[in-house]
Amino acid sequence: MNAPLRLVVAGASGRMGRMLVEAIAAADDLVLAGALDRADSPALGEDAGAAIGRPQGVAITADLDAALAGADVLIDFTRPEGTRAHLAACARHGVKAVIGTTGFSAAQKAEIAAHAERCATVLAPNMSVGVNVVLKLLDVAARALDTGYDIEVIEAHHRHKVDAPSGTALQMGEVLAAALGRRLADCAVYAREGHTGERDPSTIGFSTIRGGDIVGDHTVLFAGTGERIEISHRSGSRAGYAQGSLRAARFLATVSSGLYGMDDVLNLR
Ligand SMILES: NC(=O)C1=CN([C@@H]2O[C@H](COP(=O)(O)OP(=O)(O)OC[C@H]3O[C@@H](n4cnc5c(N)ncnc54)[C@H](OP(=O)(O)O)[C@@H]3O)[C@@H](O)[C@H]2O)C=CC1
Ligand SMILES: O=C(O)C1=N[C@H](C(=O)O)C[C@H](O)C1
Repeated sequence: MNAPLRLVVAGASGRMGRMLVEAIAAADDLVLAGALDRADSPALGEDAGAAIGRPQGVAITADLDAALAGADVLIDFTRPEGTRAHLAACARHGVKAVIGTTGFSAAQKAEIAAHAERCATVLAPNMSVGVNVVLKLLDVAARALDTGYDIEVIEAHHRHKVDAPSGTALQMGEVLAAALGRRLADCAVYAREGHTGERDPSTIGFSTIRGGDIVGDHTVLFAGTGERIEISHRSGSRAGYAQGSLRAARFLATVSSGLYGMDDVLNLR
């Protein structure tokens, strides 16, 4: 049997971090080698499993070099500025990375791509199998409904989410625009207010809802004349994101460099 993959979770006390610590503890082929949080986090020094009632013998730290020494893969669910610092440390230690964080600028995405040329990285705004299958369905639907259908992406998330539209909604927009031979930057409409004029049929609209504890809902509406098609995904828990992240970490064990998406991990290309 191979030695277990040594994983470090960044953002260990966050919503996704806690879910990942739990999922790693339940997997025979993985071990939690480190748990990172911000230098001012009240969770520093606590056992990474304390919040889920399953101590792991790994204390949460802000010391990137200590946490990453000897690790195989970092799993990052933090904020873009945190991810940048974590990747710099990954480069020093030759540690591969699974990045679930969203809200990157185009320049930050380019930095991640450059990093991945040396150190294999999976970057995906949504790790769930279901959403990644939906992305394939959207490609098929957009090609078939390329005229006469107005396309709107509607997403809903919990009140704590800080970026909008969600990374998933933006990736859906990219898939739809590519299928239609458009550039999302040229055709996206992110807000409407006041006298907007009639809808331009070449646009892709986005609507964002924030409230309560909604884990993550995404719907793409193709509105035609006399009919509407809706393709929806709803997450009822964060477990699917965690399991997808672990699949991405196992995938990284098979490659040495390059930037990958969940379509590579799930063999959906
Ligand atoms: N790809 C996917 O499948 C999914 C992606 N996400 C994305 O993952 C990210 C995290 O989501 P979620 O777990 O809900 O968020 P939380 O706010 O619950 O957790 C974020 C964690 O990262 C820490 N953190 C924040 N800023 C930094 C920083 N600059 N450096 C280091 N650590 C930092 C936080 O610490 P503190 O609390 O002290 O600020 C916290 O521990 C978001 O971008 C979200 O959109 C979420 C779910 C699924
Ligand atoms: O912040 C979240 O919670 C989520 N973020 C990701 C996104 O921005 O798409 C994935 C999922 O929808 C949950």
